[in-house]
Amino acid sequence: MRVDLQALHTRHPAARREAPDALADLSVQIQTGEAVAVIGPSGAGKTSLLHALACALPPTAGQMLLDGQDPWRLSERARHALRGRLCLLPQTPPLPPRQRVVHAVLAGALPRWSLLYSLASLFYPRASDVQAAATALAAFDLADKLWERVDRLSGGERQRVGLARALLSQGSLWLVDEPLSALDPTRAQAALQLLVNQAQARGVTLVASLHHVELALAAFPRVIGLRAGRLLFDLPAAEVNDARLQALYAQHEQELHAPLPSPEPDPVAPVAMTCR
Ligand SMILES: Nc1ncnc2c1ncn2[C@@H]1O[C@H](COP(=O)(O)OP(=O)(O)OP(=O)(O)O)[C@@H](O)[C@H]1O
Repeated sequence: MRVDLQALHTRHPAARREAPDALADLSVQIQTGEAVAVIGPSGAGKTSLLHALACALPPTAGQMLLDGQDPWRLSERARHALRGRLCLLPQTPPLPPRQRVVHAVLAGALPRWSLLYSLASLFYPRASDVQAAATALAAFDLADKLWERVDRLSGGERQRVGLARALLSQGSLWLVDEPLSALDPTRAQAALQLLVNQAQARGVTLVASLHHVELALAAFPRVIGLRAGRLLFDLPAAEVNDARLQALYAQHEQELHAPLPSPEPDPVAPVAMTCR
């Protein structure tokens, strides 16, 4: 999917009147099949950009075109159909705790399934769908968790289940919000590279917000730097030098060098207590 932002402004409905726009005067073009990382300090507007692209946050000025169409000029029905071509992966995947992992992953296919098929799949999932979920999980090193309950996974495992959903979706624009916050460094790098490779192989446009700058520069060919809702740079990763990063993270230097979390802890095992 092709993305064209023209002097886009947006703000959150609940924002205080005096608060600045979450995104201001943002002009960016992304071609079909491109992979772009969005970096910037906390509050820069990374999540707001993903929500704007997901048609969840309307522009207050300027314009957004997806494959040449302005979603906000479409009928409700046509906009809904367009949303079905988008895959938004939030930082904390909304996974019902008692759900089985297989169903959590198959949720990635819901936009292309009928209501009846979706309901039937909850009770009698087709062998081919289960196989597709298993393949997606295996790609994220979670093959053995297919029938596990979501609340028995570690935070990092849950985050990888959320990412595996993308592989089931037939969306042509993947919007991934900080996919690495609960992953240890080795898994973070592998998961990110997998997303980039899969998006490229499918001709999907990928936009990912990332806190970890080094990983963003290593995995993505193009990097956008946002600060206070405005575009500070939009460059090939090789041209994002120290000076640009210092300017982007001025007064937020600790975020520039933030380490990834230590290895994922195992889910807490139930504690057996005995009373005498
Ligand atoms: N639900 C909301 N209601 C009101 N204002 C919001 C809301 N969400 C974000 N904002 C404001 O929009 C601006 C951009 O926030 P956003 O969450 O997009 O930044 P971010 O770069 O993703 O930050 P982080 O790295 O901390 O996740 C901030 O000023 C923030 O306070």
